Amino acid sequence: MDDKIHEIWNVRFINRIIDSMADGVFTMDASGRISSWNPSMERISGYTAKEALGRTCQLLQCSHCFGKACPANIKKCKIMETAYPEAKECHLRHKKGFDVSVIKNASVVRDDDDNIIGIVETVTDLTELNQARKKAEEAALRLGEIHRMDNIIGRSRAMQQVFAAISAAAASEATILVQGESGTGKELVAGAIHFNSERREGPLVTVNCSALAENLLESELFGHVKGSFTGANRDRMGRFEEASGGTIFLDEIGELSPYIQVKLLRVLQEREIERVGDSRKRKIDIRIITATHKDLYARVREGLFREDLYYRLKVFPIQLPPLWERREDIPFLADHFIAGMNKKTGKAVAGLSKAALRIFMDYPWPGNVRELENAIEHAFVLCNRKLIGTADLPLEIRQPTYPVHCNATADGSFSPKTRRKKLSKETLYELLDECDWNKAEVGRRVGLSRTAIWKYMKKFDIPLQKEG
Ligand SMILES: Nc1ncnc2c1ncn2[C@@H]1O[C@H](COP(=O)(O)OP(=O)(O)OP(=O)(O)O)[C@@H](O)[C@H]1O
Repeated sequence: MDDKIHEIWNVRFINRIIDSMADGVFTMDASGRISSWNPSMERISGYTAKEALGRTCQLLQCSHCFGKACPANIKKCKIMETAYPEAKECHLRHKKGFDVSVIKNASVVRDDDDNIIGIVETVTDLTELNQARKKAEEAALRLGEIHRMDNIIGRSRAMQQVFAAISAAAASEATILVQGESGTGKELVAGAIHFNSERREGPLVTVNCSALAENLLESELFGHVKGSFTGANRDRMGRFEEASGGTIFLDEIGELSPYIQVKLLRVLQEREIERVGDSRKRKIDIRIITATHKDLYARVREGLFREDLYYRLKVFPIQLPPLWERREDIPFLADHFIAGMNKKTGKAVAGLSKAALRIFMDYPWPGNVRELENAIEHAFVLCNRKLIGTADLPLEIRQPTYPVHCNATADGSFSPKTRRKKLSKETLYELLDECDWNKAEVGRRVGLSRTAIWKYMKKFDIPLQKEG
């Protein structure tokens, strides 16, 4: 290819590159007149190339420029005095009159004799970035809102003790171990401690220790250096480092392998970590909150969890009671979730019907508060009256056979086992009223046959037809 053709190719390539750039690019000649204007400049400013060419960059009415003000005469622009590209964050005025947040980058182009022959400016649109920043700020605010103490519902004595423990934990830097069955609110409590502590401005990083295999969890927590294992293509910061200045919440801590238990023990003792494949020690400033639905001490006794780690973790233990042990909280929790769902769906459900509330009070809630929250969500889909009725509730809640709690099982977990629950006379009366005394319908709602309902009615001396 001779030089001429080569030059043409270069120009074409350069033009194509400039035209396809996401950033705006424009050039000005030595007199400050716009001489080129790429498609992204059209998008960012609203001015077409035809409208911009030949004008000065005052067209953009930037909020602040490279000098204090944008001089009409380009020769007086401060950019002429700078030897290197200059970048500034500012607003430009879109053709339609609104401000666009941008980063402007400008540099002077000189010929071989050092005479200025023009200026190149690039303009990066910050709108999307700002929107993402705003969303992240809003999400952080929402997270803080969810974890406000008054969003944790509980009037029972047991929950009052939990609130006192959260306040004390938030005022300290102690390592916290939150224990309780699944769905009792362990993550909620961890968040409340963080957002009420001195570290609230810092990050809250959550890691579920049961979700990853040992080697992946190690790299997730501690990070790694490039080449430390197949697929480690670059250095990566771990979650401990990410939580610096804030709190790390390690959920399902009972699932940790012996190897990671040793590594965690070292973090607790030395407050420093080493990335996988690196021998450099890095100091970390973090607060550690852990949680488990297992009976951790049972796991220690079985030799599955290190005793020294157990004692380091439970410096400040918080035990969350299962819902069936604090039934008095059920109506308040139901009201709380109904209010939340009303807001979310625009419905105006006033509460639970008497019969539905009775079922709520009788049911043992093996899935605890999460199950109650799901039951309300389920009911909202079906409910088209003022009160949530029994028919709106999930089948397993209105069925008389359901799981009931017992204490820790052989594998050290608090898990439910099954027992049959009998229908009470009062519940049966309310159900009959709700179903216009249609026994088949009552049976369907509680998962029993019509004959079984008849038998119950006979046993309770309930007449077969509504009296009066
Ligand atoms: N006391 C409470 N007041 C209001 N909402 C609660 C309460 N306890 C739990 N919740 C809600 O119940 C759901 C489950 O809570 P969370 O995830 O904190 O439970 P968990 O104990 O961490 O469960 P798991 O062990 O399964 O991870 C969440 O939506 C949470 O907001």
